[in-house]
Amino acid sequence: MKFAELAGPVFGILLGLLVARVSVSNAVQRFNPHVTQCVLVYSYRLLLHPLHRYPGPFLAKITDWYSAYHAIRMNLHFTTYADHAKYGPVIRQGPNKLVFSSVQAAHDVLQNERLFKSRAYLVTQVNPTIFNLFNVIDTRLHRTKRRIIGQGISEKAMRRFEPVMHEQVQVFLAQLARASKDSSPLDMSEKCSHLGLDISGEIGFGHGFELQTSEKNRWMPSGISTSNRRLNVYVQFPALRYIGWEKLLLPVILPKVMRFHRMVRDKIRARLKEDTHSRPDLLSSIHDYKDPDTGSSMSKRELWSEATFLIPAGGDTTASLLAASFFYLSHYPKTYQRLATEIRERFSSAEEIRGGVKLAGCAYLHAFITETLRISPPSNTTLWRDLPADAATNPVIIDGHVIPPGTRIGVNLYCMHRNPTYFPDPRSHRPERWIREESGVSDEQWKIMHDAFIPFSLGPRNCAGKAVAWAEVPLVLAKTLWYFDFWRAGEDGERLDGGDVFYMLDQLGSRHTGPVMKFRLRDGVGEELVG
Ligand code: HEM
Repeated sequence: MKFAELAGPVFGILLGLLVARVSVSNAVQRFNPHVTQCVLVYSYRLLLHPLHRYPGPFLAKITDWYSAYHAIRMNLHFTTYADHAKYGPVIRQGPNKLVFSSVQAAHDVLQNERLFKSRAYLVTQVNPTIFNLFNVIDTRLHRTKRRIIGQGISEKAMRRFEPVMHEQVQVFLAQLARASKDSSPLDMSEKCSHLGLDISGEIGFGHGFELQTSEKNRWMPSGISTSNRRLNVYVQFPALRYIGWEKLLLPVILPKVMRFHRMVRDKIRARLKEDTHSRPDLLSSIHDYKDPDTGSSMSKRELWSEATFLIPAGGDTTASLLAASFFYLSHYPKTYQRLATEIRERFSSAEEIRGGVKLAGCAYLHAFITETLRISPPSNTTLWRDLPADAATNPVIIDGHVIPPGTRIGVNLYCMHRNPTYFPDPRSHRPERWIREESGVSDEQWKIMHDAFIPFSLGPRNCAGKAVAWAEVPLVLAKTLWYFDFWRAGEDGERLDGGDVFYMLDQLGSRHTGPVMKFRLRDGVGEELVG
C-alpha cells in the first residue's frame, strides 16, 4: 500500500484517538460512549470496511455528510466530476457508496435486471404506504405502474394530446410576440418553466396551472425547486430524513411544499368531478386501464402520489432543456443560423410545424437537441441502485469490480456526458458531432459516444416521459425559430461555469436562471400572435 493511501486512514485514527483523549481528559463521562462509538465506526470505515481500498475524499469515506453537504450547496455534480478527475473512474462517495464513470459501468448498473432502484429514493415518498413510479422499489409493482402510467405519456398518447400542447405553445409564442413589440427582455428559464409546468398540468389532469397567463400560481416553480433541493439532500443521506431535524426548518421549507401538495390534490378533485373522457389527459388514459397480469387499476391516493412526481418531473426537465437550448442558440451564432435556415426552408408556414415525419426529419434540430441534452442534461444527478439480497453468494460485477453486499452504486449523468474519452472537447457545444458525416470520428468512437449518451437513463428504470420531451422541445424550438429572430440581451448577471456552458445547479433536476433574451417577430409573420 502506498503512503498516500495510508495517509487518510492514519489521519482518521489519529483524529479519533485525539478526540477520545480530549474527551477522557475532560472527564465528561456521559459523552464517552458516543465519542468512542464514533471513533470505532470511523476507524472501521477507513481501515476494515469492504470498500476501504476504493479511492475517494477522506470525509466521504467516513460519513454521508460529504455528499449531503454538496447537495445542500447544489454542486454535487461538479464535486463528483472533480473527484473522478482526481481519484479515477470509480470513487467512494460515502461509507457504503461507489460512483462509477465508464460506459461499461453505466450499462452494468442501469441495465442490470438484478439491481434495484435504490431505497434512498424512498425519501421522496409523500405517504409511507404509497409508492409512485419514480420511487417504487418492488420490481413487479414497478412493472404494473409503468404499464399504467405509460398509457398516458407514451408516443401514442402524445398524438392525442398534441392539440392541447399546441395551445400552450401558442400562448408562449404570443408572449414572446408581445415582448418583441416593446423590446422587453425575457428570462428564458422563467418563461420555459411556466410553459413546461402548464403543459405538465394539462398532461396530468387536463388543466394547466395558468402560470403563463396569470401571476396567481407563480410561487410554484420556487416551491418545486425547494422541494427538489430538500429531497436531493435526503437521497444522499437518507438518515437525515428520519431524525426530525427538519422541524427546525419547518417554517421555511414546508409551507411551500405543502402548498404544492394541496394544489395538486385540489386539481385532482376538480378533475374527478368532470367526465373522465372529456380531456385527453393522463387521467382519461389510465382510468379504464386494468393491468393484464394483476387486474388492478390505480387508486385515487396513488394517482395523487404519481401527480406530485410527474408534474415537476415533466415540467421542470423539459423547461431546463428549453432554457439550455436558448442559451446555446444565443451563444453560437453559426448554430443559430444553421438551425434557423433548416426550419425556415423546410416549413412554409407556422401551422405546418407539428409532430410527425417532417419535424422529425429536421436532422440539425435533432442533433442540436441531442447535443444540448449531452452538455447540459436536465437531470445531472447520480442515479443510485442497490444490490440484490443474494449479492454475497452470487456476486454483482460492475466494470470488472466485484461489488461487496450492502454497497450502493451509482452513475453520474453529468460526469458521463463530460468525459473526454467519450466526447472529445466535451465543453464545446457542437451539434455536428451527432451527424455521422460531419462528426469526424471513427466508427468505434461513434458507437461509444452513443453508448455514453444517457440523459434519460437506461434499462428498466429509464425515463417514462421521453416521448413527451421529444414531442414538446422540437415543437417549441422550431416554432420560435420560425416566427422570431432572437439574441442575448446585454449584461444580465448570468453566471457561466467557465467557457460558454449553461450554468446549472444540481437538485435531482436542475436549478438555473437566464438566458435573458430579446425577440423580434420576423417580417411578414405572426399577425395571429399579436392580433
Ligand atoms: C428532457 C426531459 C427529461 C429528462 C432529461 C428526464 C430524465 C429522466 C431520468 C434520468 C430518469 C431516470 C431516473 C433514475 O434512473 O433514477 C427519469 C425517470 C422518469 N421520468 Fe423523466 N426526464 C425527462 C422528462 C420527463 C417527462 C416529460 C416526464 C413525464 C411527463 C418524465 C417522467 C419520468 C418518470 C415517470 C420517470 C420514472 C421512470 C421509472 O422509474 O420507471 N420525464 N427521467
